[in-house]
Amino acid sequence: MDIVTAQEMYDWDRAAIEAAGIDGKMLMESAGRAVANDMLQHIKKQDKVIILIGAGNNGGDGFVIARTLLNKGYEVDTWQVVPDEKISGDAEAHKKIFLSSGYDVYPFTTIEDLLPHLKRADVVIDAMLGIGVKGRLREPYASIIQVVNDLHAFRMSVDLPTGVPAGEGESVFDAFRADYTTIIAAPKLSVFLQQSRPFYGEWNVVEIGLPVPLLEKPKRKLWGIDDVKETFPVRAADSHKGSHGKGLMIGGSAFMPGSIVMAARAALKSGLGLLSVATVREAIPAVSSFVQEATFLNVEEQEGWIAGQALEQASSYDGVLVGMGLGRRDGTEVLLQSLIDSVDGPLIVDADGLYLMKSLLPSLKNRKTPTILTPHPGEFAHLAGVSIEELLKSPFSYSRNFALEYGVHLILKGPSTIITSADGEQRVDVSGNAGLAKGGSGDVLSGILLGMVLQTESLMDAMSNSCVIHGCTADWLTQETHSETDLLASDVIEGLSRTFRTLSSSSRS
Ligand SMILES: NC(=O)C1=CN([C@@H]2O[C@H](COP(=O)(O)OP(=O)(O)OC[C@H]3O[C@@H](n4cnc5c(N)ncnc54)[C@H](OP(=O)(O)O)[C@@H]3O)[C@@H](O)[C@H]2O)[C@@H](O)CC1
Ligand SMILES: Nc1ncnc2c1ncn2[C@@H]1O[C@H](COP(=O)(O)OP(=O)(O)O)[C@@H](O)[C@H]1O
Ligand SMILES: [K+]
Repeated sequence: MDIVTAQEMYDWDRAAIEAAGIDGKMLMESAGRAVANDMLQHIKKQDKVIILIGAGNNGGDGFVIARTLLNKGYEVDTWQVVPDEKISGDAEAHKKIFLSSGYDVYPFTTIEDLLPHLKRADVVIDAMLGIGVKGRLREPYASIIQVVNDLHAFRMSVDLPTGVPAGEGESVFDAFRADYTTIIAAPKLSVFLQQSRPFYGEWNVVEIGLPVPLLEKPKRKLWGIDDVKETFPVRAADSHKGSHGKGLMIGGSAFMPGSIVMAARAALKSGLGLLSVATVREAIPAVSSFVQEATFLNVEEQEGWIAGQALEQASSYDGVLVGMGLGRRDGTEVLLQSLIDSVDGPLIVDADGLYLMKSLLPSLKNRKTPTILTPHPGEFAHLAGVSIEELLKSPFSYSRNFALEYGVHLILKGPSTIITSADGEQRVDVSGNAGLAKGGSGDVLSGILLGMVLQTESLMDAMSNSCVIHGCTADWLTQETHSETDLLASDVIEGLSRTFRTLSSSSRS
């Protein structure tokens, strides 16, 4: 499913009207009806519904929604929160149809006048402003929102909660706090941003009859388990271990052997054919007792940490993952630089490897094979030289600019994980839950990633599938056997069995 900016949505609107000849009023009719039918799943026949109508086309949708609900026998009061002269174009046409159908509109006068009505409502539908909002809310929207957000009524928004910007970059705004939002045609960027996500509540996207072949596709989409099912590699019956990738993992230390254990087990559970683990001698017995299937390379150490010499053998593997438990000692950059220069398959850099990568970024531009960086926001802010707050305001832009500048593939992790390819294409994964907000989750993800990257033809599919497999496994576990409190990263590794069983039974053959 595509993810759009406000401008891209307006371009789609124009394609529908100008290129396909769909009348604007017709589009508004089908949008309003689709939204009303979707919202009905949350409205009971005996509910008292208030719908708030604003000045633009979002308000126009509101007139269609109100008429649809009233025609079906629901009890709906329709309040227009702006003066008549503000209602124009298609919205005005639908207001006329609404009135001519025998329904009434209440004019907003003061907040004191509206308040008693709001207090009696079971459901409040916000059709005030949508993608056309600019800057901080003016009156009367600001006061209405302040009052409505304190009510006990169930709050629903049309397309986006009034006041929430459709795009990135703004972190300070007042907005309608919806329990549920019915999104028109495609989710907007703000659905996935830390500052705006909570205002949407639960959400769903409805189709409104746009002319699909004429719509310019944005280079940005939502990726979910159904996409994974369609792109998951088939394990050929006549394959051998070499067909499924020969991977090397470098990390761990006397103090952090667990991180490499988790990454290694996750990679093997993800179908990797052969795995070698390079770590300090002291950690090998502990790690190997948990990972019997791997072979081991002993690397030079200094006081229990990987010392950082170049690792000649790295070039003989199909792909290399480095970083978990590596430590942040001066000198370890030498190891990273040697990997950048010599690994001729994909090089995945995670955790401490990312911290050390900062001074080496320019040399990534010379790599002939893919580099994949998997930072959480703290690590990415460090790499990009911005504050975490600034980064989280505009994570799509920062990711894209960084990926293009250094020619790297980027997985920016979080509740909405943004995956960006070196040519700027983006995918978003929203699977997973707060049970993953624990040390070790990232190690499991990077293990899955090494496994998938070495077995999947398309690197973008491998990256996005890994994130969804990781998140969906956590979701299934917390729905069926665990809680978000007790879920451990190692439980997620065990849970992969269930996920992969589902995927291999549905994969193409
Ligand atoms: N494919 C599509 O595109 C389709 C779109 N559709 C629907 O249309 C919606 C977009 O409609 P839209 O463009 O009319 O914008 P919308 O959000 O209703 O508001 C514009 C009004 O807001 C006002 N205003 C702005 N900022 C403000 C502020 N801070 N404080 C106060 N007022 C402020 C602004 O006033 P102005 O600044 O111009 O005086 C103007 O009057 C979209 O979300 C979807 O629901 C569907 O019907 C069909 C297909
Ligand atoms: N609240 C959350 N909802 C969904 N996924 C989450 C949440 N918190 C963390 N995750 C996921 O868990 C992983 C955490 O990675 P990271 O921060 O590197 O952890 P660590 O380094 O501690 O192992 C990422 O895949 C991230 O997307
Ligand atoms: K709205």
